[in-house]
Amino acid sequence: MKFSMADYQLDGKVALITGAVYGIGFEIARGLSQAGATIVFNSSRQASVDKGLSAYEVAGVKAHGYVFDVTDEVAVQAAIKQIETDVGSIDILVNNAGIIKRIPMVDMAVSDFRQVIDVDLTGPFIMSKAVIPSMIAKGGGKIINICSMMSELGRETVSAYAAAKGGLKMLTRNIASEYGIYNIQCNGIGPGYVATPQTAPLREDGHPFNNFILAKTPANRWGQPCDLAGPAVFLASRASDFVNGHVLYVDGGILAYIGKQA
Ligand SMILES: NC(=O)c1ccc[n+]([C@@H]2O[C@H](COP(=O)([O-])OP(=O)(O)OC[C@H]3O[C@@H](n4cnc5c(N)ncnc54)[C@H](O)[C@@H]3O)[C@@H](O)[C@H]2O)c1
Ligand SMILES: O=C(O)[C@H](O)[C@@H](O)[C@H](O)[C@H](O)CO
Repeated sequence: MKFSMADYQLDGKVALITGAVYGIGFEIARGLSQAGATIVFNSSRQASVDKGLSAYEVAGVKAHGYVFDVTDEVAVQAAIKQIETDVGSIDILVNNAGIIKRIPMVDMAVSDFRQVIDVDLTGPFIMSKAVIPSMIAKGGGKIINICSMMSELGRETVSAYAAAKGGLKMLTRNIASEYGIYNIQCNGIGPGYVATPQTAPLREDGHPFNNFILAKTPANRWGQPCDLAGPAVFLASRASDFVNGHVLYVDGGILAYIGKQA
């Protein structure tokens, strides 16, 4: 076996990226598409799937959109069957759909905590469970879980999100451990602080968090959604066939940096 640049190509592969209507998921989908993959995405509402379909059309990407909620196992199983019939069985799953609730832990309702765990951790479990059997049947597959700085670090107000994303890192390692034997690679991408609607409240003009994050990031900038595309193509491709159970942090250096004295 010899390395070839063709190992990065995804021609003939079907990639499902959850929640990829905009933001990180959309740019990952665009990257996978440029590498040759056929793009499938979902959202929980028809209006947002329609919005995604228009955005892909404008971007020149042919994409197939489906309405289902990643937390609803019955709906997920039905949608995966439908996608297999319409487009083909899934070679690459990117568990991107996620939510955050920034609430001090002692003020957080258990129902809010559970909702974040449900979408950010149980959702990837349900999705992965739905695609792994066909990946085994066809001899392999790639699962990429979108983790977070909060897979490693905590901060005030994000207890549920940190618990979910820390759990997602371990789900990643467990899928790698349990299904690596079937040539399934499951890895994570841990984005740093990226300019998307999810972080819009933190980037408002004059928000102290904005300067805090710039100072914490050796690259001295917010990440852009397209910063995640190259790493996703790598982890979706044959070039990463011996990389399994890893979380690739794409954070401008945050996790490497102790910080500067004031
Ligand atoms: N923006 C950041 O700085 C950052 C950093 C690290 C990790 N992340 C993670 O990256 C992923 C994408 O983040 P983003 O910033 O682009 O987020 P976003 O909020 O901009 O987009 C998330 C997407 O998930 C969809 N979604 C939410 N719940 C869903 C459900 N139950 N079923 C189906 N779809 C659902 C939303 O409709 C939306 O399209 C998330 O998992 C997020 O936690 C984001
Ligand atoms: O409130 C927060 O601290 C942020 O929203 C983070 O959680 C990021 O979105 C991201 O996940 C970091 O990697």
